[in-house]
Amino acid sequence: MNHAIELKGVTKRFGDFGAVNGVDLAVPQAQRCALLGPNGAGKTTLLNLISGRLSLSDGEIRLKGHDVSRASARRRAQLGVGRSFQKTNIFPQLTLLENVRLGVQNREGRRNWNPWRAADGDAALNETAARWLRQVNIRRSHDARASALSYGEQRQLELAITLATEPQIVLLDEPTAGMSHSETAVILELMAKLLEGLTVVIVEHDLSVVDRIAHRVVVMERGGVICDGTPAEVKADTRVQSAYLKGAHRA
Ligand SMILES: Nc1ncnc2c1ncn2[C@@H]1O[C@H](COP(=O)(O)OP(=O)(O)OP(=O)(O)O)[C@@H](O)[C@H]1O
Repeated sequence: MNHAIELKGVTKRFGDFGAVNGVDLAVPQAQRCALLGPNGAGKTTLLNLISGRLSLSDGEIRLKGHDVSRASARRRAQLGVGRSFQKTNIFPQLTLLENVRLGVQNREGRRNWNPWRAADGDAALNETAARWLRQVNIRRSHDARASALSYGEQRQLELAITLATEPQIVLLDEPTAGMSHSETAVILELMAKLLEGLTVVIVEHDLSVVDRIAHRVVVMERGGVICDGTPAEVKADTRVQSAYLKGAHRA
């Protein structure tokens, strides 16, 4: 069986320092997998290796059965990888619609969009972008600048941009970081609905988010995997309790 994501001996060294050390991980299609672990465990580095933002020092990465170990981030996006970042990654000076259009255009580019249909394409592009804005429930004029949004709304916008690329594999880096309790509740409901059926790897410190979103939890420490199981199994694991849960905090 081809897994959506398959990592074998995945290793990233920065100089002499091993940030990720020989990680093996297979994520079946449509599974939502949370990466947990203390600061510096290697979670973001692992996401960057999967997306192609960082190159491997050693090991192999397959996406939907394709060996992408040395493939560019662009090639991986073509295979359906979409990602969001730890720090909000929107264009503050552009309108909400323009921001999401970038995601839609990215998807169209992958599908060999025909520039000769640009006029029609433009209206369709706007309609698709507007649909994604409605999906993430941002109750603002689509012509408002992104900079006018609250922090929570900016993260909703970022989710819309990511999902507008229609990814099959979604990599999310702390989507609720810095959010208030009520903002977290909003994005959580959205994610539970919009990530249905997609393969997801999500770095998340907040256990309530993990419980709501993840089928599976992989705990990392010092670049390696120390526990892998359902959220209940992982919470009951004594190694996880001493390595992580005692010191767990929001980044
Ligand atoms: N470009 C880099 N150059 C050198 N060291 C790096 C680089 N990127 C990450 N590291 C180091 O690799 C280790 C893992 O970092 P990473 O950001 O992946 O951890 P993390 O588990 O995501 O932590 P956090 O929860 O704080 O985001 C850290 O010690 C970090 O300082």
